[in-house]
Amino acid sequence: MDFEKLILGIDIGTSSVKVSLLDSCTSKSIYAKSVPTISKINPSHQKGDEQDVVKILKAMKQCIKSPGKMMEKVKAIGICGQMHGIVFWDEKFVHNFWDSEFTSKTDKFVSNLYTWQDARTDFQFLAKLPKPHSHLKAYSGYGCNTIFWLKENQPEILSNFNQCGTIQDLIVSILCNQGKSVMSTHNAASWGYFNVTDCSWNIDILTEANFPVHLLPSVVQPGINVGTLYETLYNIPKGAVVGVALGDLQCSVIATLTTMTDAVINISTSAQVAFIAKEIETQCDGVEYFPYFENHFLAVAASLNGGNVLDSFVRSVFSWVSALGLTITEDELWNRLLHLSPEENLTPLIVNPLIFGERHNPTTYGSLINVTNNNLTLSELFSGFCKGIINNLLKMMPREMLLKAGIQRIIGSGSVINKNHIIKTQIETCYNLPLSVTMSEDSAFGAALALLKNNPSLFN
Ligand SMILES: Nc1ncnc2c1ncn2[C@@H]1O[C@H](COP(=O)(O)OP(=O)(O)O)[C@@H](O)[C@H]1O
Ligand SMILES: O=C(CO)[C@@H](O)[C@H](O)[C@H](O)[C@H](O)COP(=O)(O)O
Repeated sequence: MDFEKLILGIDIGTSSVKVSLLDSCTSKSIYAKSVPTISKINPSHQKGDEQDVVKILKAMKQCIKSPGKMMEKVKAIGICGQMHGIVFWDEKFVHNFWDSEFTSKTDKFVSNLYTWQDARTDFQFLAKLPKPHSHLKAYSGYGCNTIFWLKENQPEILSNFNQCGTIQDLIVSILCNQGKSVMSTHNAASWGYFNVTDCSWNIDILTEANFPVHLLPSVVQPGINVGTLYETLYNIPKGAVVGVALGDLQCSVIATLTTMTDAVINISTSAQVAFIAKEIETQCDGVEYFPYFENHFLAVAASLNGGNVLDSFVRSVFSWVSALGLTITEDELWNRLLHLSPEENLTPLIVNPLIFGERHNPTTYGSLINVTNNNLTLSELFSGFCKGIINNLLKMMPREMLLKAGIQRIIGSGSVINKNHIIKTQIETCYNLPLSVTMSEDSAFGAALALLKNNPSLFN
């Protein structure tokens, strides 16, 4: 089939990069690909969580290389990715991307990515920080808090670089060969100390606390285009329009939601349940209102415990198997766990899977309840972790809250729901609402769709 005008959507996830190609005539996805980043590195702090930026960029290159000649039809690029995290760079890093391949010299011009899972700003540290002037609190793993910590503990990171942003903001800068960082309200709100109502950083509060405000990116509304592709890249023509980077959460919702009476549960490395709200309601623990599109908000319960919990469980089993002198590949192990017999339905075993704590309750971790002499089986443990992830989401955003907001259906998105039947069934059981499951590259598709919706004239 011959396509006239395509939009490339890119999602920089915590575990993988995904791309989607959207046909602007039909608004349908015609191509999708996902490449694992394998970018986790030993953090400089024991509670830290850092990723190698060059590895993420290499995974992205691999993803956008794969469609080949089809990319010649790309007119615009929409980008989204993991929120809250922060990376620092020097403008030379952006220009170097176009001049040469990555070298050890390139590495000096970019920091690691301090991700949303970074917990170095613990309870005691956060207690010392000023209160933000915003309806949103600032938690551990949020960009501004990470800057506060670095200023006190590793000030050289702040003096070595002159720009910062989320990883998706860096990618926009690179594609446009534009040194200065520009950010959308989606990502600014995810850093803390940002007032969504007047679209500004809490400059006074931050200055008073000796925060390096000169580093803060300028902020624009989602849907604004920040530049064009600097050079032809893997068949994508030079001059393709590049939109400001968006949050992966908002993109997973725009990709899948068809009416205001739908809610979305997205589970990939993390897990969230969200619905669109016209205004900010009184907030309860665990539910926050993040900016969406067109002055709307997303009411969201974002859990730090999603697919990462299952990943940790699989890694533990993998290490037990190796310790016993046996061998199995990780893929085979996943496959076996997902196909274990479901006799565990009547088990009294309850798994509380909060191994990463929660933002609203950071010092409480996971536990097992009702362990008996015959229920510590692999099947019961694995399905217990799966079910526990959904039970936790239900606690954070109860069914009654969805019903009160007029929600009639749940859309399930993210690779974990797609692959995991135990999780699918548990969503249906817990929320007792119809569940419709979509493709897993939905955030990448959403980034492309948002660009199409905001720029109809580009595609006439
Ligand atoms: N072989 C596998 N089979 C099923 N699920 C897997 C497998 N490998 C990883 N996963 C799950 O997928 C999650 C990562 O999903 P992914 O869509 O790549 O994340 P992200 O969007 O955050 O980058 C992991 O945390 C893990 O729970
Ligand atoms: O933490 C929140 C919102 O507060 C998440 O919803 C947000 O989407 C973050 O980007 C995710 O935690 C990372 O996304 P993913 O890699 O798990 O897909």
